[in-house]
Amino acid sequence: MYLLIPAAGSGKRMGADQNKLFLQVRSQSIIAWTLLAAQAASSISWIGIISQPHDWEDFKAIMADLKLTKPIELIAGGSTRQESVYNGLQALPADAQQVLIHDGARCLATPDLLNACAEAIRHYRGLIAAVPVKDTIKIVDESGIIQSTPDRSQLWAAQTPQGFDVELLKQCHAEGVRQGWEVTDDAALFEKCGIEVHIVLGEETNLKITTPQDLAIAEFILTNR
Ligand SMILES: Nc1ccn([C@@H]2O[C@H](COP(=O)(O)OP(=O)(O)OP(=O)(O)O)[C@@H](O)[C@H]2O)c(=O)n1
Ligand SMILES: C[C@](O)(CO)[C@H](O)COP(=O)(O)O
Repeated sequence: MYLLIPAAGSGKRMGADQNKLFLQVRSQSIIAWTLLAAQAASSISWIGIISQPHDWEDFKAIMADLKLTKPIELIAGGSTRQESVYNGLQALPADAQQVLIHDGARCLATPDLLNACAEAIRHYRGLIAAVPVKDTIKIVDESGIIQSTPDRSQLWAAQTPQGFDVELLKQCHAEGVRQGWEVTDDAALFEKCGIEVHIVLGEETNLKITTPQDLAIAEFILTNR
């Protein structure tokens, strides 16, 4: 299975002065943890790291340090996650029929979850890892007044890995560019194009490292794993 890792963000919400994926959790960078999971997942045979060229020397140093044995390529990222994945899709080897996309910032996803998604995408055209929402969610207007309370039984929190038929995902991204759609994950492009996306049960611990608090939680999870 081909794996694309979007890793070209700037980490504004983390407030760091570098790509947050180079921040350390338990003596390894965030991206190192993500790459170790990809290395350990038996289904993954090729890895593309989508990243900003000014970060490439740092990525190469981390890759060398980890002694990864799988083929791995650096691909130039864009100014949004959506653009980065678009670039990643263009850089996939010509024989890639299916792809998993997994955020570099979701460094706690287990090899088992990557393998489960790789297996499931053999049966579907699109899927995402997701977990049922535990909180009661409110729809709130601009003045801070609650408008409604959606039925929680239908709410799932989207994670990555997300898996797709490559040709269909390329078409959905191209349609997104034509229509000017701005989305935060690839499943949303499938949804907008009217193509089914299935759920694979994700992992409660598969958080995205977004804010400094997430670093502390990740440290706790890895220490107790
Ligand atoms: N132009 C971008 C923006 C984001 N990403 C990647 O998409 C994943 C999820 O994005 P997010 O957590 O929002 O990362 P950042 O964009 O770095 O953070 P922020 O939104 O706080 O700036 C991350 O692995 C990030 O590196 C990317 O490849 N290209
Ligand atoms: C793709 C994603 O990880 C699914 O949860 C997420 O959408 C990434 O972007 P976000 O803007 O940080 O939600």
